[in-house]
Amino acid sequence: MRLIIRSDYDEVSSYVANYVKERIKQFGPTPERPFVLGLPTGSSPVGTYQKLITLYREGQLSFENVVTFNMDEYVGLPRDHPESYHSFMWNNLFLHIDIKPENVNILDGNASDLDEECKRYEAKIALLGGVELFLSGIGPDGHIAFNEPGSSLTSRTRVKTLAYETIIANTRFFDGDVAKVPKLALTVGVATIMDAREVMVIITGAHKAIALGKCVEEGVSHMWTVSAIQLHPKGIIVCDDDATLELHVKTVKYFKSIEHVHHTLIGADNISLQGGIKQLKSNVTGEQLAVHSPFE
Ligand SMILES: N[C@@H]1[C@@H](O)[C@H](O)[C@@H](COP(=O)(O)O)O[C@@H]1O
Repeated sequence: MRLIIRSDYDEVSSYVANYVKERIKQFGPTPERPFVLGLPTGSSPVGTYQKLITLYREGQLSFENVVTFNMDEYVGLPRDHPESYHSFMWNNLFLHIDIKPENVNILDGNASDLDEECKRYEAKIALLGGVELFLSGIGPDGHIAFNEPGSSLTSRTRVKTLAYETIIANTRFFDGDVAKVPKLALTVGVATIMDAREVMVIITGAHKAIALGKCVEEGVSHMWTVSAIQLHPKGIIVCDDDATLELHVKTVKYFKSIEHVHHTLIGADNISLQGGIKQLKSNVTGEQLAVHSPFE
């Protein structure tokens, strides 16, 4: 697993947006072979979405052959409610890029048969060959999508009862009135996310520091469902300095040093070379590095 640490939310957003851009460009999507992208809602990805919109407007990125699957949706909230995840995604991203509406997939929290809707969603992901890159945020209790503490790490898309803490946290979007907050949601499972060929989790802010610590320094646990990323062959967490508050100093230095070495090897930036790294550089070809990232 890689841990990328940036100084603040803005830098995290830039990193993630550029990463998404590079992955889509490397993939070279076509109508027959689209890039399948998993997407989250919440405040964590908003900056990333703004930067993706900028990249699109600058002509650096097209979503024409990108198919998206969102992580979750409230049950029973009208689709056009300002707080539905459907509204969130259209207002914050889809309305501002060249994605085809038929390529947007968001769970229908008003489906007459919710279990069937969840099965249909899983089947459609499979039909498209699986998700290439799943972006995610987390809740302060380490939940990923709406996989609250105690969720099975082998879970698939299903109906979930929201944890009381999540309901309270969401009152900020519903006039501070807990009665207005939906208590059920449809969500992709932990395993649905971990099936993606790559998973990138955005973790920012001091209120997520305990969850980041649990995820990076402790074992895989259903009580911190994001920790399942430890078992993923290509898992990347992108966090800001504030989120590292509960990490050991040596953990932060360790991950920063790995990134430093990697950047030096691939010549990705101008970080000054140390003797040992120079030596290493001379022994490794660019091709080897491209295939064997030291982070994985
Ligand atoms: N279902 C969403 C999650 O997918 C999201 O990660 C979380 C954190 O939101 P924020 O990024 O606003 O902290 O909120 C909700 O619970």
